[in-house]
Amino acid sequence: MASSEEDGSGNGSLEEKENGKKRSLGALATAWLIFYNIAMTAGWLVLGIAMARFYIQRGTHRGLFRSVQKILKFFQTFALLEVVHCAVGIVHTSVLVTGVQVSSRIFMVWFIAHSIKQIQNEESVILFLVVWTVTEITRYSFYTFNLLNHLPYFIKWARYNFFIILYPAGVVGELLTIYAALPYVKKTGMYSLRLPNKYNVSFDYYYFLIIVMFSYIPLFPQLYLHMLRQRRKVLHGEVIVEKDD
Ligand SMILES: CCCCCCCCCCCCC[C@@H](O)CC(=O)SCCNC(=O)CCNC(=O)[C@H](O)C(C)(C)COP(=O)(O)OP(=O)(O)OC[C@H]1O[C@@H](n2cnc3c(N)ncnc32)[C@H](O)[C@@H]1OP(=O)(O)O
Repeated sequence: MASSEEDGSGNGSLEEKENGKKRSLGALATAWLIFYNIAMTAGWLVLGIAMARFYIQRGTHRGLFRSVQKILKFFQTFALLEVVHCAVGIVHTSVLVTGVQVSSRIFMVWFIAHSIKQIQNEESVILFLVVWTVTEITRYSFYTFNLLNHLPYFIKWARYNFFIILYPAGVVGELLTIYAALPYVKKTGMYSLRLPNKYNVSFDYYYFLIIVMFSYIPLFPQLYLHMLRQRRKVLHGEVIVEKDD
């Protein structure tokens, strides 16, 4: 298989810098990241296969979330380590960008899909599940092959092109799911705190969800633009100076 180094797309001096960066990462950190990325690729692959098998055997998406939720919860929660990787500096990317991405996913898994059983069979849940799965198989295999210095060009291409469609599709799936959850949250008053209470504070999960939905408007474009910048850097060799967090 052609690697990025072999496909002629590389730039000599840039490549030397990249190799230097990998060397300076340290053997232990590199070994850990290889293990982590292989485990995550395998986890999302298992999830993808489980979803495909479920759909082929049952011919419906109803019950799919319930059947794959354990694998999803485990591997999506494990992704919290990505924020740790950035914070300790073994991965050169923004803690803020990674934090927003990971926390929004954790929120969708635990505080929406897990907590509100009535929405688990919504088509929008399947939409974001499929989109996340394709994204993560591509992304983690990209990191793994990259760390091993044998990156097939089609994986690099997929990593920096699929998101153009998948990111908005995932956002649509997530927003429609939160929207579907609103009536249940309003009816049950779940996770809400009404006055009077001994803490003398009130919290309304229903309005919190509406705020979360609106927060996609400023936050999502920043993640998307970040990925477009990464795309220009990696696929077209543009040198981009990013501001620190
Ligand atoms: C509490 C309530 C919270 C509510 C919040 C509401 C927020 C709402 C807005 C959020 C919307 C999110 C929607 C989203 O969930 C929808 C989807 O995800 S749909 C699926 C499509 N998504 C994607 O394609 C994006 C996937 N995500 C990412 O790519 C990353 O998470 C992101 C942080 C966005 C970008 O990644 P990164 O900055 O790391 O870019 P690169 O991949 O190019 O990597 C940069 C360098 O870091 C090295 N790296 C990164 N991770 C690793 C790793 N695990 N192992 C090894 N190396 C790693 C990478 O190699 C690069 O290094 P270098 O530049 O040196 O080559």
